[in-house]
Amino acid sequence: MNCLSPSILSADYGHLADDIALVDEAGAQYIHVDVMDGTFVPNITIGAPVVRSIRNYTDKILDVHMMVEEPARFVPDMAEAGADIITVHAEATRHLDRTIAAVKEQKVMVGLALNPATSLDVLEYVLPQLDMVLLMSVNPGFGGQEFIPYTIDKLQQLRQMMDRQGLDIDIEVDGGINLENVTDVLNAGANIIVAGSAVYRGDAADNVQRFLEIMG
Ligand SMILES: O=C(CO)[C@@H](O)[C@H](O)COP(=O)(O)O
Ligand SMILES: [Fe+2]
Repeated sequence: MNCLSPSILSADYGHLADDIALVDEAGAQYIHVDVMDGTFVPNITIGAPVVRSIRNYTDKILDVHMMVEEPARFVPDMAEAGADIITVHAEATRHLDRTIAAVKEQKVMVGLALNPATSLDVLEYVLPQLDMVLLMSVNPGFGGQEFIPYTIDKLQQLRQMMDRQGLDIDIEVDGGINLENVTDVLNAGANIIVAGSAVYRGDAADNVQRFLEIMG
């Protein structure tokens, strides 16, 4: 199933509950929360206290993207705050297997994110343990950047890798996705689409409906 995960990075943090309600009521299945620590990425956003508050305003899947060094330190807190999926970056941890285990121990879904230039090779041994792979289609840290075109090849290669292993794991793509390029991203093998500026720039409810129409 194709799902839309609007990124609240592009929402108005001063009116977060309202901005989440807009996309929730318009039919988005997930809410994407970008957690940034100012070290792994050159930007700082929010952490577990805000996730805990958001949890009171939506029943949608809280899709937490941890752009944080050694994310295992924050996993229990984030799970307790109400995250449904916790996605960690392969580049941010020295002990990837241990970090994945730390997420699974919390009985939440586990995602593994790869930066644009990170090889799919890192997935070889851990793929069967994952609920989702997130391919970054921009360098993480900011909303509103241009989609990196080589992500399309990478997506196709990831789908082939899953087929070879007999796996059907969710593939999320994050960064620079809009109403014009979303079809290419879906055709290449993604089924969860993150969109921040393309949702919150203008009429968010209308933008969600347009995405959902295209995504089928
Ligand atoms: O993780 C990130 C950025 O690091 C994203 O989730 C952005 O929030 C996506 O924003 P757009 O590229 O869709 O504007
Ligand atoms: Fe993200």
